[in-house]
Parts: sequence; C-alpha cells; structure tokens
Amino acid sequence: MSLAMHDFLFEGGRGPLGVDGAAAFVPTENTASSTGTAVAALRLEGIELSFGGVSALAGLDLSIAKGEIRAVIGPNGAGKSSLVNVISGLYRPDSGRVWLGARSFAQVPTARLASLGVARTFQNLALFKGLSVRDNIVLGRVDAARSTFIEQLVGLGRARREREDARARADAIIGFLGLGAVSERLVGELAYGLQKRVELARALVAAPQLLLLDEPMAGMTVTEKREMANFVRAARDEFGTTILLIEHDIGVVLGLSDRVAVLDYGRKIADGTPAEVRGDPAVIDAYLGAAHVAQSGSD
Ligand SMILES: Nc1ncnc2c1ncn2[C@@H]1O[C@H](COP(=O)(O)OP(=O)(O)OP(=O)(O)O)[C@@H](O)[C@H]1O
Repeated sequence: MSLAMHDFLFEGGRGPLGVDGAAAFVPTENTASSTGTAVAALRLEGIELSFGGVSALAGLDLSIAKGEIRAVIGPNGAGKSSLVNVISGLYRPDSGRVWLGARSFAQVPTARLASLGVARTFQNLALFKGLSVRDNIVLGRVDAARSTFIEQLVGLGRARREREDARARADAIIGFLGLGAVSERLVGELAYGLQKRVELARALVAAPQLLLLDEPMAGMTVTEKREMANFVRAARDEFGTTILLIEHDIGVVLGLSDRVAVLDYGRKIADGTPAEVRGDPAVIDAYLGAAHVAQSGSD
C-alpha cells in the first residue's frame, strides 16, 4: 500500500489516542513503560466487576502499547467477554478505571467510542444481513460521522462530504481485505468466514486506533483462520492499529500476538510473550492442561 493510501485511510497520530492528539489532553500518569514516557493505547486499572455473587473480573490490571497485538485468553467463564464489554462501555465496573490514551473513565461512554478512536467486532456477527457488503462497510464509517442528523437528512455540505468520504474509504478497505469480488453481494448470502471478514472491514473503515476483536476466528475453517490472522497482522503493520484480541484458538493466538494475558476466574494468572506464556506452569494448569487441550482440539 502506498503512503498516500495509508494517509488517506488512517489519520494515524491525529486522533484521541495518537501522539499528536495526546498533546491536546491534560498530562496524566498513564504510562506504559517503566521509563514513564510512553502512553499506553489502553490501560485497565484495578477493574472489579461482579454479577450477583459471581466475580467476573477481580482487580484486573492490563495495558496495551500502541501498535501492539495483545491477546487475552482463558477458559470459558474466565472474564474475557466481560473485559471487552468494560472497555467498550457496555458494562460499568464496580471499581477501577479504563484509560484510553490519556483519558480515563469510570465507565467508557459507548456512544463516543468511534470518536475516541475505538472500534470493535462482536462474538456473534452484528452485520445487516439484508444489505450489501459495501453498504455494511460504509455504515462503519457513518458511525464515526460528525455531521448532525439534520445535515444528514438534507444531505448537504458536511453530510455530503462525509458520505463521499465514507464511500471512498469503504472502497479502499474492500480492496485491502480482498472483498472486491463480493462487494455488491448481500452479506447474508456469504459464507460465515467471509462475513467475519466483512465485520473486520466495517471496524477498520472507521480508522480506529484501538480495535477490539472478540473471537474473530470463531467458527472458521483452518484456512479462513489463517487468512483472518494475516489480515489482522496486516492491519496492524499497515496502519499501526493497536489490537486487543480475544480468541479461543491457542495456535492462532500464540502465532499472532506480541503479548498474551491469561485470565482465570477474572484474575490475570500470566502475562508475557507467547513463548513465556506457553511455558508458564500456572497457565498449563489452568488452561493448557490436558482437559483444555482436548476440548479446544474438538472446536
Ligand atoms: N450479563 C451477565 N450476567 C450474569 N453473569 C455474567 C454476565 N456476563 C458474564 N457473567 C459471568 O461472569 C463470568 C465471566 O463471564 P465471561 O462471559 O466474561 O467469560 P468468558 O471468558 O468470555 O467466557 P467464554 O469463553 O465462555 O465466552 C462468568 O461466570 C459468567 O457467567
């Protein structure tokens, strides 16, 4: 991809999580490294969340550096989805804070996610099955539009420019993710693996700085998983997108991620590079032990 195309697609560094954008905010203590210089793209601080008597997240700390592919894994019920829902503001933690760049929240404002530079995909597809691939992807950009409802209704000025921009960006993402041949097809007619790719496209078209991928490879064939892993890596490499990956397929996670955090009963029991996590006895006990290996092998 040319630099011009990159700049066109992703306004890297100018958004709320970007280096330039960070200057617009009040200085904070949100540092990702011991040198105290880098601001993490995302940092969770002491997140507690429970449902009735059930603790879903128990004092969770987690940080993601800019441009990192960061996986969170763990057995069923470990708290992975709760984590994504806290980051995207669907759940308000009982205590703790979520830092997006230099801004911190007790509860992330879901309605402002796009303007905060955050996009997500869902465990179960959340696409409009009766619309074309292209229209679904355009809608991902429209979510990030700044024009008012009246401007959009009248279709003039800023709203018209945003619509043209959304179409152009959708075309570029369609090319980037190899969806050109199916761009006019209805999403509901596509194979499941392709639908998941459309969902990735819809998230990427908003030019997010932080992308939350909730089980992006669930239900895919081995080939589809490999393709999806390549696209996720390409998105990070080309656009510098920071990625939080929730995924059950350990092979995919270890091959794709820079760092892996392992949850069990809402607690982080390990955190490190794929090689470190793979050899951690606590992880082997809690998750990669014989029972879990057998179970994940049957997915
Ligand atoms: N909305 C909810 N209401 C009640 N309990 C919930 C809710 N969401 C999560 N929980 C509970 O919180 C705990 C963590 O669940 P969560 O879905 O976050 O785990 P998970 O790691 O995503 O699991 P899975 O891999 O099966 O999707 C579980 O005990 C679950 O039953």
